[in-house]
Amino acid sequence: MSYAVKEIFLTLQGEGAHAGRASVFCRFAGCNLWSGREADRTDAVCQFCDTDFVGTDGTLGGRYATAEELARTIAAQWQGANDQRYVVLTGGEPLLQVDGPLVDALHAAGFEIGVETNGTMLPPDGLDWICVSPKAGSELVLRRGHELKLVYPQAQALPEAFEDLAFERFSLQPMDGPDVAENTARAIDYCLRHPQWRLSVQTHKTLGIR
Ligand SMILES: C[S@@+](CC[C@H](N)C(=O)[O-])C[C@H]1O[C@@H](n2cnc3c(N)ncnc32)[C@H](O)[C@@H]1O
Ligand SMILES: Nc1nc2[nH]cc(C(=O)O)c2c(=O)[nH]1
Ligand code: SF4
Ligand SMILES: [Mg+2]
Repeated sequence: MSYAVKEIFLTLQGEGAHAGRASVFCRFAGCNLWSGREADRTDAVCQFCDTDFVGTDGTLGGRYATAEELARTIAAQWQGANDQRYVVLTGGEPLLQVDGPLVDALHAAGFEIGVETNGTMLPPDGLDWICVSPKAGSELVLRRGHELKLVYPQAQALPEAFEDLAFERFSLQPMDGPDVAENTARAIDYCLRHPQWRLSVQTHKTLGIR
């Protein structure tokens, strides 16, 4: 199948357990929890999204006909040693498009593969770091993985609902937006009282990188 990609860029992973790690980001177009149009935001399941994932008009965006072609473009962005290649598949919702052939092509190109997903669908086999970020009002289908990264607060998605799931790492990420300062203070307080959870700040935003 072909892949609709919004943008591809080299940056530091800004969030979660791998924050600070050099990564090629591949942002897929489209999401199942929001159309991406501002006019639809208040009717969407996921209403706090900070990302433009509509269309294929970003850096190196486009429709990639094959997994090999997409993997080649991702590999061309990497600037480090070949044995440290790391790619983060995100979106939009990457699991709408990520499939076995893409996993194989990225592994063949020497990449360790991370994915950022809303957890509403099951992934193909072979992903190396699965970060699930549950959204209130959606069904959490993917209930195991490496990292559970909860945007906080969400009134209908309390941390307690996820604390017993089979993840290695539990991250609490303050919801960006008009209340980010208050949300950050509340997340800090929660992590202090519940050390299973680690604070994840969106470092790329304060650093001014993508
Ligand atoms: C844009 S999403 C794309 C991947 C996937 N659709 C998902 O939701 O996990 C990437 C990450 O940003 C987080 N995120 C989105 N909007 C945010 C916001 N306003 N504040 C904090 N994190 C946010 C998501 O929860 C997810 O962990
Ligand atoms: N630097 C950087 N780190 C990120 N971690 C998750 C992101 C995402 O949008 O999925 C993201 C992003 O957009 N930029
Ligand atoms: S699920 Fe992810 S990409 Fe989709 S609207 Fe929510 S945060 Fe944005
Ligand atoms: Mg982002």
